[in-house]
Amino acid sequence: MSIEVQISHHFQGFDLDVAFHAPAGVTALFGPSGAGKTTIIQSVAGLLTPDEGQITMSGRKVLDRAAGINLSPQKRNIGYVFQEARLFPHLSVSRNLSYGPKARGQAVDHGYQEQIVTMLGLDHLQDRRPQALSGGEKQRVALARALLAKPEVLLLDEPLAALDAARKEEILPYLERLRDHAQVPILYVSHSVSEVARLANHVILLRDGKVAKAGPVEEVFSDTSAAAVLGLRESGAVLRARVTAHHEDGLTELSGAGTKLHLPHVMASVGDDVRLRIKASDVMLSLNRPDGISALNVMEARIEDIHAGQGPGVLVRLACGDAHVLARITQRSAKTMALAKGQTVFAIVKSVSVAQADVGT
Ligand SMILES: Nc1ncnc2c1ncn2[C@@H]1O[C@H](COP(=O)(O)OP(=O)(O)OP(=O)(O)O)[C@@H](O)[C@H]1O
Repeated sequence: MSIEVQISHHFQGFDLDVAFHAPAGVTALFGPSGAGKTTIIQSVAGLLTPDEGQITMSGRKVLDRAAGINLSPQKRNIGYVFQEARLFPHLSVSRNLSYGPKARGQAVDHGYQEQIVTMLGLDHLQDRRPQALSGGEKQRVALARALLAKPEVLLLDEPLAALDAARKEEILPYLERLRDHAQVPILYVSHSVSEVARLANHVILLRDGKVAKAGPVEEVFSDTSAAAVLGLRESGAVLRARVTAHHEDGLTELSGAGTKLHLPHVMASVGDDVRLRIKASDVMLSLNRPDGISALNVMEARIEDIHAGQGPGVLVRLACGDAHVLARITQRSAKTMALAKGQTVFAIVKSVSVAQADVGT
């Protein structure tokens, strides 16, 4: 399943003009307030009719302005999860889940329901009413309810925005499972760089109603010019690594970025592949392989790009093995070190600077 979007729309003072493709998995729509994320989501859902364009879901045209096709929201078969779960307060979890199919006059597919309930860890919550659930649990029920309609596309509009950090952390592994097993394109709107880094397969960076950059998360997050949209403080690369050992001193050893990495305990088994986000501001550069330092991660790297902004900093894009890492250093250091494209340097990352929330599957 996949979705193709090519739409333009005019509001007074704002022009949206975007085209993108979203395959199964999570495609994040990311951009500052007013960039056009909601306008896109609403156009896909059929709640807003864009002035021009086409939207195709798994080969089925749900919108084609030139051909006069504009399917109603009901006919588009879309799952929509908002910031608030919007569950029926007087019904138990299991009745909230079976309500949709019953209201549509469909038989409840018990096998499928069980599969979804297990995937989202709802087995033990079936008899509870929504007021006895945490915010994260409510969102898991909302996700299950949306999936039970067997949607062709799932729209998640800031689904974690109303949750505190602990509840967010609790629900992220379920969203990772959903991403990897649901076989459905998920358009995910979020303002959180860490959430996008953790969940997205693809990222569409939006700015002023246009696509500023689009591609696989590793590519977009390691692009120095994308940092302005992501925010300099938050910018940093996403890379893949494989867990190779858990040590008794609490560190996990991984193989990635062309070397061995050590991080605080990673919740994954030996042999598992994980993704990590390393913030650009946590990376230090050295011209020589450092010796006698406390930082445990030293990656040999080739400079691919040096991007100066308006402030005193520069972003340096590095190739480390088959991964990319970004380093944010001062222009002064870049000048003193005479950094140049193609040069070999060593990127240094403290183990403890990579938070557990920045490591996912
Ligand atoms: N119904 C409307 N009438 C007029 N202008 C609108 C309407 N809806 C949105 N806009 C404008 O279109 C632009 C894009 O809005 P949109 O809500 O799509 O952005 P967004 O990226 O979702 O923002 P946010 O992150 O704040 O939700 C904004 O300038 C907004 O003011």
